[in-house]
Amino acid sequence: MDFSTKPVLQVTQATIYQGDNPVLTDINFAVEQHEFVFLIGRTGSGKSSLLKTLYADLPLQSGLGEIVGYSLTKIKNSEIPYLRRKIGIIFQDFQLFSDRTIRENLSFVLKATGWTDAAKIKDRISEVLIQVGLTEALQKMPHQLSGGEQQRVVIARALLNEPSILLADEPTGNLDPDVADGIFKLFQEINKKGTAILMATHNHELLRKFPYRVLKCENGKLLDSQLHNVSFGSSF
Ligand SMILES: Nc1ncnc2c1ncn2[C@@H]1O[C@H](COP(=O)(O)OP(=O)(O)OP(=O)(O)O)[C@@H](O)[C@H]1O
Repeated sequence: MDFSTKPVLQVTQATIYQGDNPVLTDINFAVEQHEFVFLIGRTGSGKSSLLKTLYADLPLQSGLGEIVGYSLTKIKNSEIPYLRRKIGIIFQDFQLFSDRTIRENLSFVLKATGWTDAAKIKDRISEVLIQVGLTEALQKMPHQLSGGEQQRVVIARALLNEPSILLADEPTGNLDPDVADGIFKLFQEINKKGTAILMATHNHELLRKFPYRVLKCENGKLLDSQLHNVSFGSSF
């Protein structure tokens, strides 16, 4: 993990596009290694488009962006898998392989990202399952786990390669409030250990309870609670 003082993510005068359509224009922000940042905005305001640009699923066509040491304007297609090893990506839909055990789901990712030593693979899988509190899940199939447990496996999978930042798109969206609370606490623990977190959410409760920095997509701009008075009333 990188504990240097350089921001883990820096975006300068960037415009985020979906095809030819600008979704967010002239956005500027940086995220430091220790930070936990909420990303909010009404449906269709550009949260997912911004996150997709940050993990190079959408090209950065205008402005500058640097994340975990990679330039989003200069990155080559062949480098994108390496970028994604240093970023943990978590979506609302769990996207585990339904026909493989939890161990197989996790070892698949490690092998696909260059791990070859069977003992090290076994150890790393144990470590991440301990971290998310799911040691007993190793041999289970995804359908044998609850929604909250499956989301914990997804978080474990995102942690496998010790990312510098987690990008999470509505990670608690499909979960009961109690279960969502547990998942949120897990994100806080991960953050306390030194991983930056940028989390898109519609969850008002979280925003009220936890006074983390907020980035808000609004009218094609990105407002930053460090610089602006950002409202998160009932209509975001
Ligand atoms: N694959 C796509 N192709 C073209 N336009 C898209 C695509 N995905 C999203 N858009 C458009 O880009 C804009 C921003 O959408 P985006 O999904 O980033 O919003 P969001 O804030 O994440 O919304 P939500 O809260 O509903 O997830 C919307 O106008 C949307 O219609």
